[in-house]
Amino acid sequence: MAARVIDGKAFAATVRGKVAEHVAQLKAQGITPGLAVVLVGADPASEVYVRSKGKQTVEAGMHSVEKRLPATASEDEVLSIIEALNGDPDVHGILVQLPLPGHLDESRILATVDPAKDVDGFHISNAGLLATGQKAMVPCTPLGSLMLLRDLHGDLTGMEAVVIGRSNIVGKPMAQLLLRDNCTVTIAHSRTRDLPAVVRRADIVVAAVGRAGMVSGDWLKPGSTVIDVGITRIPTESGKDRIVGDCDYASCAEVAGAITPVPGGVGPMTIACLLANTLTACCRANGLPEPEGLTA
Ligand SMILES: Nc1nc(=O)c2c([nH]1)NC[C@@H]1CN(c3ccc(C(=O)N[C@@H](CCC(=O)O)C(=O)O)cc3)C=[N+]21
Repeated sequence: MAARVIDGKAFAATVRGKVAEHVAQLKAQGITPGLAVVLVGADPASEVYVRSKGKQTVEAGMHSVEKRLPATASEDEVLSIIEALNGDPDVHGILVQLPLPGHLDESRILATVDPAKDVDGFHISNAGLLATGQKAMVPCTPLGSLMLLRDLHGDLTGMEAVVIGRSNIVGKPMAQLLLRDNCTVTIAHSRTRDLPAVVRRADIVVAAVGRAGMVSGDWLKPGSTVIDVGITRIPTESGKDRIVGDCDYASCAEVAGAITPVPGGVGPMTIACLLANTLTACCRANGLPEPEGLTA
């Protein structure tokens, strides 16, 4: 039987609608949530994301700030921009677009973002808060993936989840969130022995390795739910890139019970959750109750 296709694009639009409603209420009280995006260099893919982030921020009624620096910017220049944003009361969320040019120390830069404004959830104090079950800013891609899973399954208690990939921005926080929702969690990675056998145990598979089409349908337990976080750009003859996920969609969709497509799955949820996190940060900064259903 063919898998149900999880419509992340539609779900993301619903999330953005909820965010916009909350923002309208805040604005009636004289509070406008603000998001600042820092972009160093001119990576074409980053340009695309930053543009759509800015557009969706404004559409949600929020204040949008873009700070662009040349690829040659020094670490001190980047740090002083972040420090200025930390001190700006109109900015509730700060995102430093990754990847950064190689000469910059990514961990030092991410550590400079005020944890309360860290809407990416990349600061070590947010990672630590999440890992210890406390109130954190949660990375957007895992948060969006969790929202899709909760929408599909309701309670995730007792489910076997296999996260493929151990990055700090997706794999590890995803595993923490699934654990918090009472899944039995395995983190698999490039050194995992017999990966297909590990994946075959899973009720939930989250593929976040960045290897196009790696997960094939015969790795899956029939009826399982597949969340495909991968985005690999493949050049086509027309000159326009095509994006593909970490799962071989055709074969996975024959075996899975539900699957996120690429594009139109996790990607749009990532940006929707960035807006949700900015709203959450703004509510916390103003001592207001947090928006329901938009946090982990
Ligand atoms: N500090 C930081 N935070 C990020 O969250 C961050 C980042 N850096 N660097 C780059 C990655 C990538 N990323 C995506 C966001 C949306 C889509 C998205 O909306 N994708 C659409 C299609 C886009 C297309 O067609 O190119 C989709 O999957 O349907 C994809 C990828 C956020 N990132």
